[in-house]
Amino acid sequence: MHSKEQISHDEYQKTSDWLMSHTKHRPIVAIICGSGLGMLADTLKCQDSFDYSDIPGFPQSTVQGHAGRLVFGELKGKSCVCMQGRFHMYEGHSLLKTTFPIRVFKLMGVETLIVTNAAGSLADSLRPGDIMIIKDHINFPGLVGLNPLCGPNDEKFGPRFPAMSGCYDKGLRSLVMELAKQMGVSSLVQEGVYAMVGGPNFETIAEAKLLHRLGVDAVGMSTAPEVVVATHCGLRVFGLSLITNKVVKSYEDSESVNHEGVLEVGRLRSQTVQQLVTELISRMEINNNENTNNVS
Ligand SMILES: O=P(O)(O)O[C@H]1O[C@H](CO)[C@@H](O)[C@H]1O
Ligand SMILES: Nc1nc2[nH]cnc2c(=O)[nH]1
Repeated sequence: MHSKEQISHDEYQKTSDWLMSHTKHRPIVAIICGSGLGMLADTLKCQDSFDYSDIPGFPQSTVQGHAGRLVFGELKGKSCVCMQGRFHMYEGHSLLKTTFPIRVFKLMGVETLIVTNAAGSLADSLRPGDIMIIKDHINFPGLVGLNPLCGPNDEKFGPRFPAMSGCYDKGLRSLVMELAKQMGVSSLVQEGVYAMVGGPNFETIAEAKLLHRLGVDAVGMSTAPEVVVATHCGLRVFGLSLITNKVVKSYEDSESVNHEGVLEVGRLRSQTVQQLVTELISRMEINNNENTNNVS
């Protein structure tokens, strides 16, 4: 990212302070809903919700299937905040704006980030409707310098050169595998590698073949920048992709993907994704049960 844009620590703090003064909740878990997965917020009890347009400093959602609302609430005794709608680079947001909420969450006292997305599968073993636990990612925009951490480093958030080798928490990944077994849905769930591409167009066949050869299991247009920023500031991360379509890899194949189809699979699998995320939040250990951030 070669833009001169910077967001000061104060700006993140102002948004965090505004939110903390408008809700009684003190979230320790943040959830980002992928395309068509906005219903993840429905399970939160005692909700306080805010349209992004009312939150100082927040960008706006422009994509169908991303409502643009921040919902606070309780889930299984844990205080959570849920983004019903994320920001994508292809919408024209800078990567700093795309990832703005993550640092706000950190300042609010969040410890764990759960990212979800809709993705196309490259792996033959992943069918539409399957759930892929993200074990690692390839951040294609990041590899060529489109990285939200480019620019001056704010040491208050994290180091100049953060490690990314363990960015998807191993303990949470095994916990969700175990939960999937207990829920009787383990045939739908497997681990894999997610790749972020810039979008907004879906892949050409040559691009799909390339991604497949590189070992990518599922591809989408989000998530990696959020995870990079979350890892930089010390959040624990769990990620899952709902496989909404197969990426066409053959010139003989006449199928093609569209966003409505992506949203439809989200609706069909919403309950299973919701149950897995609810159980994960219920069962995950947390470091600091007492989020004592003061209301300012
Ligand atoms: O990654 P999420 O936001 O779930 O959305 C995915 O679905 C959209 C394409 O249908 C793209 O935005 C892609 O990234
Ligand atoms: N790039 C990309 N993003 C997606 N999001 C949902 N499906 C897809 C896909 O096939 N490709």
